[in-house]
Amino acid sequence: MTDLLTAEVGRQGESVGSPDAVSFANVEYTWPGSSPFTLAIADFTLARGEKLLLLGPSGSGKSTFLSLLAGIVVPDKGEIDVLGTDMAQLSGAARDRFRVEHFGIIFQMFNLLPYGTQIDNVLLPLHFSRTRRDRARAEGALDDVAARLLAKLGIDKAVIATARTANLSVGQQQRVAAARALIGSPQIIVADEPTSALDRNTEGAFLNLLFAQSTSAGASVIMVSHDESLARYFDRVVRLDEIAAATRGALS
Ligand SMILES: Nc1ncnc2c1ncn2[C@@H]1O[C@H](COP(=O)(O)OP(=O)(O)OP(=O)(O)O)[C@@H](O)[C@H]1O
Repeated sequence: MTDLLTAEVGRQGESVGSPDAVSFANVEYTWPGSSPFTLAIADFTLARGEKLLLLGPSGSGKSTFLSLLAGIVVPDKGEIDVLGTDMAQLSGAARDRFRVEHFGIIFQMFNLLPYGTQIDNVLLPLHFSRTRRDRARAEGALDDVAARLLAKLGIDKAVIATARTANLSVGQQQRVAAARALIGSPQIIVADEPTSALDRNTEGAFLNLLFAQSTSAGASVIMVSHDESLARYFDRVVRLDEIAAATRGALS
């Protein structure tokens, strides 16, 4: 129901009508090289507002899948539709703009700026996306919005005010990375094994905080992992080998 409502109301800069945030149709992509790796996905959808866990063993193509979904690479065949836009129709520069407008990405290694403050790190996407900057500004002064988001994700106010990003624990870095993905309410949150360095309790607490924020923003979340025990936190679990064929070797 929430998905349908979100689809009908829509948001600034976004096509309305489809209940899906992302759809793949007959997609095929090959990494070039002496031992080319090909990922073929006949059919995949991510609904608006859905929290989806994509499972697969190491080397099965999970990061390749996310690179396709976020338009970092474009398919050799087939179509990827994101929020009503055919990604292959955009130029490389337009895809980069589209990504920062509509995606919040939490990388496996977090990719934080060590010499920036936590607030600097959280505000980074707003330098590249006017839509997200305007949405964040609607909630107050940007530094305050970033600090509130960090606090909601479980970083102590004293730590926000004083600790250098380079000195944060892994769990704290993960929360800064999540706040950076969520600020300005992008429609799709992508996370590439962001909990792999955490213990079980911290992992569950982090996912609950992340989902509280993504749900209140109406965002879809897709997270890739090889850890099946995370399934209970998600609306749906998809195994990559059930939706994709991965092959290695010379192209036909
Ligand atoms: N940037 C790249 N350039 C060339 N080939 C690549 C690149 N990234 C991935 N590949 C190829 O795709 C295969 C699948 O890698 P991918 O990172 O998508 O798997 P994964 O399931 O995310 O693995 P892991 O869980 O270990 O991160 C690799 O074995 C490699 O052959």
